[in-house]
Amino acid sequence: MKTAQLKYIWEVSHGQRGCILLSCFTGIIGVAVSLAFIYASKIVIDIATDAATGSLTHAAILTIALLIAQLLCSAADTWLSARMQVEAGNALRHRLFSRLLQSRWNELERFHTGDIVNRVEQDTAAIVGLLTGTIPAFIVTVVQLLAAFIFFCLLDPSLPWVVVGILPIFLLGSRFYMKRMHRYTREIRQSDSRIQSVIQESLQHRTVIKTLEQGERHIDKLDDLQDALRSQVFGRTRFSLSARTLVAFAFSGGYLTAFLWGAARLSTGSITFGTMTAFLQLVGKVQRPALDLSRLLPSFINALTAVERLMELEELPVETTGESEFFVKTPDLQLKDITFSYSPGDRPILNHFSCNFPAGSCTAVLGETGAGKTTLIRLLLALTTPQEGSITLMGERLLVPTGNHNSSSANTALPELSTIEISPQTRANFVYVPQGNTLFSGTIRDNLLMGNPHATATEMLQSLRTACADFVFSLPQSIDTSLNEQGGGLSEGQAQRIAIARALLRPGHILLLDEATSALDPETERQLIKNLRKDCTGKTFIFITHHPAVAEACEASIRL
Ligand SMILES: Nc1ncnc2c1ncn2[C@@H]1O[C@H](COP(=O)(O)OP(=O)(O)OP(=O)(O)O)[C@@H](O)[C@H]1O
Repeated sequence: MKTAQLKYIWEVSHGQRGCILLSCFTGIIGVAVSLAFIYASKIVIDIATDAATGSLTHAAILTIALLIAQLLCSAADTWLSARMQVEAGNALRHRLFSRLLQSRWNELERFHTGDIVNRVEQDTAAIVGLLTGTIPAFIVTVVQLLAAFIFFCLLDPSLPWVVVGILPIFLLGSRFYMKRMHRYTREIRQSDSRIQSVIQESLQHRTVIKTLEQGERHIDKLDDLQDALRSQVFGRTRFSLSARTLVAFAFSGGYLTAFLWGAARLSTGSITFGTMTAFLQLVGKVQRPALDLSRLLPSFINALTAVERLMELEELPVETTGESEFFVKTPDLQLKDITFSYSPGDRPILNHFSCNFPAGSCTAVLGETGAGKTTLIRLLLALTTPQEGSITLMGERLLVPTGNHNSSSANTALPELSTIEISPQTRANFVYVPQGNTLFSGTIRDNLLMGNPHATATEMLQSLRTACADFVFSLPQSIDTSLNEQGGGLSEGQAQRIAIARALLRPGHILLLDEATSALDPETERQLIKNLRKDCTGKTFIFITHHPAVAEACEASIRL
């Protein structure tokens, strides 16, 4: 196992280490109690067979007390384990989810969302299982084995050395086993991710699949992937079962040897009947944990594979964080000599491109499809960075904490004249309406509040009016109407207008509208642009459009 993986496990165990220790502690107490139970039952038998003297009642009471203690330890362990599972799971998902949302926009594109969801769910569960189940169980089992071994030595010092003799063979075998199981597990987890990706993508695009009449093909695709998964799982199970059967066989042989050895010594009178019973119980105590260990190994390997997969996600570069750089008045926006391509060596989408968007201007960005209009917006929003050139904002700036641009905090900070480069911290200055349907499930109000969590009812009403989305008020539940995924329940044009209203609640002064009116009829589109110009005076508008009517409403245009 690599140090990085161990470090990761150590890191994610933060907050649970106390509980893990407590769980090990109750487990070890449980082992001690169970061994004491064996000893007490030996005394009971020895007294009953007159091999020893003493009170049979006292010995029996001690045995019952130890049995109750064993049950209490087991109950404590179950409670601790359930508590750790939910807490460790929540903490790990929180950590991953924040990391994913903070990662750079283009980095996450390398992964399919189905694969990401699969990792966040399944791999998290595997690591939680390691922390809350496998690690404590491993420690307790090892302690149990050691204790039973010492007890054995006390009863008869000759037999345990057989165990020491086979230990090197066992260690060598387990190394080979770990390597092979790790390969199997990684392949299985990849297949699992692929299956989730197909299901997720197919459900997301179910309308397309239906209309293209490709349902059967997608089901076949899933079946193929599932067949591959099945043969991988069968392969792993075959291998793991053979290894476990070998271990079980070795231990059954051990049990039989111990039994015959004990019987021989009992017949010569060198041990008592009580010692013989204790001896056999002890062999059972060694046999079970040894089999438990062989069962723990696959979950250990599963968790290690999960760690590798989650580390791949966590290693994604994150965006810079810091104080938000907010301009109180509309700033000038300037692009100077920008060259950008998505990957090094690819054809540049923008090549030595320069342009200005003065404060309060209204510009249409035109160009044939694939020309780079959306890319330009991504650069302005610092979702990606140009290889050459600079994008700057110039004007009166406020220094306020990230995400805190409501009017009260804006009033407390002092503005200063400055020119700054575009970065994730300058995003607060932009109001962006992306292409397509970008609504979330929830009510219309929930969607609007995403634009500004502090928006008042009047502000929401105003933004809906500006966006020509008054239709909301004629819905039976008005602004509290529930929407399905991606605004399901609304038409494309209605969803677009709510998305515009949501964006308008943002405090920024530069509006970026990426084909935001593409689904509207010409009359509504004209009215919406008119409203925007009237209600957002002094703001800068950048319309990305293929519609001549939008371009005509702008004072300037840029063709890419
Ligand atoms: N995430 C990406 N990774 C790699 N290349 C991309 C990515 N997004 C877009 N491209 C490429 O960049 C070019 C410009 O794409 P962009 O989306 O900016 O065009 P557009 O002008 O907005 O097109 P449209 O009018 O069709 O929306 C295209 O050739 C496209 O293949």
